[in-house]
Amino acid sequence: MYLPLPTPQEMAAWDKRSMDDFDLRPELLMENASREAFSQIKHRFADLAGRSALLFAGPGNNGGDAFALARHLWISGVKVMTLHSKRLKEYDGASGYHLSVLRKLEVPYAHLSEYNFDFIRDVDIIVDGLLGTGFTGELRQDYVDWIKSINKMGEKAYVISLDIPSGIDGITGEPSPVAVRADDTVAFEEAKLGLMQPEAREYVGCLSIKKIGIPQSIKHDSPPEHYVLDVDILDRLVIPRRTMHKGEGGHVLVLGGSQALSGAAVLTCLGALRAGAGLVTLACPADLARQIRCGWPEIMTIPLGEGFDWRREMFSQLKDELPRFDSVVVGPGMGRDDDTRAFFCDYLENVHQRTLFDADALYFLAGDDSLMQRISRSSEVILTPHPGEMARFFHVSAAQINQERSRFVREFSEKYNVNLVLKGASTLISGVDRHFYISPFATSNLAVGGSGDVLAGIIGSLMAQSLSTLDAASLGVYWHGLAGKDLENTYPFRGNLAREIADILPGVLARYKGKKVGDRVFFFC
Ligand SMILES: NC(=O)C1=CN([C@@H]2O[C@H](COP(=O)(O)OP(=O)(O)OC[C@H]3O[C@@H](n4cnc5c(N)ncnc54)[C@H](O)[C@@H]3O)[C@@H](O)[C@H]2O)[C@@H](O)CC1
Ligand SMILES: [K+]
Repeated sequence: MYLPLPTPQEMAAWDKRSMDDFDLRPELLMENASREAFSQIKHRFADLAGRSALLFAGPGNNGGDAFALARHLWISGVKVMTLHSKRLKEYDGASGYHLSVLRKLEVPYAHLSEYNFDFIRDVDIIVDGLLGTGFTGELRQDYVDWIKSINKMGEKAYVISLDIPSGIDGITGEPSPVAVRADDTVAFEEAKLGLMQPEAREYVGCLSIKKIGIPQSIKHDSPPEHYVLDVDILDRLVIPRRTMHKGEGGHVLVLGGSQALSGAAVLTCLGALRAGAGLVTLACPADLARQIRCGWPEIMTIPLGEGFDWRREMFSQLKDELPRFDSVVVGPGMGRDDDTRAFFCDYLENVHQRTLFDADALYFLAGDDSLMQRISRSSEVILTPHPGEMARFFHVSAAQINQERSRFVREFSEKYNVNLVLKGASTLISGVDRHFYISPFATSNLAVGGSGDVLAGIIGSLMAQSLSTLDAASLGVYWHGLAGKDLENTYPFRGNLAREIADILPGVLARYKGKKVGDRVFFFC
């Protein structure tokens, strides 16, 4: 459901406890790590004998992983050259141990700073063991040069990064300032947080997570703060009983739409219907409701008052009806004028406990902290801002939000303690359980007007189907991401409509639910 995403510090603490409490020696963990990387290479190259490999070994344990891997490749008949970043006698501990075995085997090696890459003609395999989770700050210039050489040679060769592409920050995922562009990254024990950040995407290649023997109890006792959503989250949806009636599918109320933006509310309704809600009702100003009813027979409507505009008094028409709905989505395309705001304020006085706030509802909430106080600490409500909407809560720009997504989400959670979905590539969810969940999907096919409205409908639908709000958000974000990824196959240059995201949801679920992805986090590599 959720795979752990430790920070480098959390991972180092697990490593240390493995040693202190279980006497698991680093040499052994390093051996396991290198075997896993070796099996990934074997997976890529059917016949290794006679191939050539260039291994970059940095000064720490990541370099030690490369030394151990060099041995496995050498024994398999690969022509190996191991390049080390510091003097041989400076290697100690587990790295020193694996280096000493290499030297006894007489595997060729050279100091990186003395090696002339101009002599390299064709190399099949490049191993990036320069820097792992011990990397901090900005790269030293010599590392920048080595990484650039790897990337140049990598245009023709296969590049595998050990644990994390060198140069990627283990928390933010940013290159600092450059990073290795890998075809494969093998993360040891668990993927590190930085690997799942959008900034790291174009460097990581195909990510696999390989266990190296850290005892489960250690991870259980000191769980990380961040997790990535996994495909088995789809198992939260069970095959419906043949004899079910539509009421069991849940009834979603959508409050949204305005003359200029009626499509947003319709897309939310479609998202809710395609995600399996038994009934979806749209409540909006009467003339708008009439228009929508003509085009969309599946959407039930409650025409409020008259005309096209929201008015405060319309709420009295709705108030007594609220309990018959299983969830409410408020905001898509609603508009932002004072009358609409007044309606929204009245809604907040009587808020349905399972409410999703999106779009213009977020605009109102961000502009008035007293409104936020009314829903603060409500464990079943959820807010789904995109970076621009989130920015209004903090009086910063969307770009600033994107630079420090985790920090802003954490601050928001600490202040209001409600469930939150910060949309964008690698959408971030924070739950009232104080954990953070990252979507593994980043796809341009979701970057289309109306995509967020569909997501609001999906999550609202799942909330109406009795999932906890946090599960509804996690499953909804995953399902929506998967649909976007699937559309990438059909429309690699984009051009899909938001309604197509909604339309393919049931088919995507049928195709991917229960699918085995092994140790790969990203489905599509
Ligand atoms: N028990 C363990 O700790 C295990 C660790 N493993 C590997 O070890 C790695 C972590 O090992 P380490 O903690 O030794 O760290 P690293 O191997 O990432 O390297 C740390 C070294 O990099 C240098 N460095 C840091 N920032 C730099 C910068 N900006 N520019 C240039 N040099 C810089 C430091 O001076 C230090 O010498 C993991 O990523 C993983 O690959 C695996 O072998 C499995 C077991
Ligand atoms: K590395």
